[in-house]
Amino acid sequence: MTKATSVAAAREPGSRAVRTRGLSKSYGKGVLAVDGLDLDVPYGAVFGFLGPNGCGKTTTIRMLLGLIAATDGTAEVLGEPVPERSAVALPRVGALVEGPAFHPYLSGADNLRRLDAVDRTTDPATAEERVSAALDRVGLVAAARKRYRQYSLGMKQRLAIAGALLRPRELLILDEPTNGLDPQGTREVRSLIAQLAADGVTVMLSTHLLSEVEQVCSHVAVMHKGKLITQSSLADLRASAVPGVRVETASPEAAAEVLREEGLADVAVAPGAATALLGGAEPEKLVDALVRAGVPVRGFAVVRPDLEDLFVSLTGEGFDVSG
Ligand SMILES: Nc1ncnc2c1ncn2[C@@H]1O[C@H](COP(=O)(O)OP(=O)(O)OP(=O)(O)O)[C@@H](O)[C@H]1O
Repeated sequence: MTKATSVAAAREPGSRAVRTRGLSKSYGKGVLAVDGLDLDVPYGAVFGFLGPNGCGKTTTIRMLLGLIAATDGTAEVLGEPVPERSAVALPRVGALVEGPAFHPYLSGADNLRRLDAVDRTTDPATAEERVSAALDRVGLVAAARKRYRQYSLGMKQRLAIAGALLRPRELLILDEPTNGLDPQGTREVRSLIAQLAADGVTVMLSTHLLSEVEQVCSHVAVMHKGKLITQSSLADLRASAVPGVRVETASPEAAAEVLREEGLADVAVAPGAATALLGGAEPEKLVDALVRAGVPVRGFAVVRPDLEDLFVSLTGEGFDVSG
């Protein structure tokens, strides 16, 4: 059992890796970047902190890491109030906010040695073990002696994560970890996140990409204009999606009329189709009613909204689903 999982087993049920209540930050007058945030990151989660650029994700992360002061509210990291007990909590947290400044002409291993040497709390005699373990963790052992400038974008980001893993960590906080990476680098970093989570590390990552949340996260919190719109496990969020029906027909008005008569809500007419929320209605009976009413049905489908539909309905805005 890894250190992280053995610690996890000893935790109180319901305790949180990150917990904030009413956390707020205003930058001078008028800019309320984070507005009354109640965030609950369960231990063991890969927690996607999702929202468009400028919604307050980085500001929140910076407050959790004690890099800036909150203007209101409280925050706990690994059960410790921050910033009051940051000195106890933060050594157990690996963070990637602004990537570390690596030296282009040094190898990956030498860059990590330099980074390790800056940490005065570690024993220099065991530096090599830490550097080797961190390189191993991110799959860069074979490239350890290669110069940093020869690394691909994905390797550079994995080295940055290795830098955050020079000590054993219970929580990793990653701000937009795949931003600016090519598809290969993005895959490398996402698969590394999945491996770290499998080892028992709680991961909180900010992203503006819905696809990233769908691919790597177990939980999601959606931010919009400084406010938390929703947070939940992805499974619960998907289960909460209300299915709809879509009738493809040359007579959408007539189909809509039947759907209304059958008691369906949110009936709408589109070119060549009528849609509605399914509610408790039985699809077989709806098809029967449509046929009996003489509606020429070309297609009939029960549609479960995907996450993008859900978030658009929550925020009233589209999400960047690329990547
Ligand atoms: N130092 C600062 N001074 C004034 N305003 C700031 C400062 N930092 C951030 N802001 C503002 O606060 C709001 C939230 O910014 P923040 O960087 O937290 O958002 P974000 O969701 O992380 O977006 P991004 O991914 O673009 O960084 C934005 O309106 C931003 O312009």
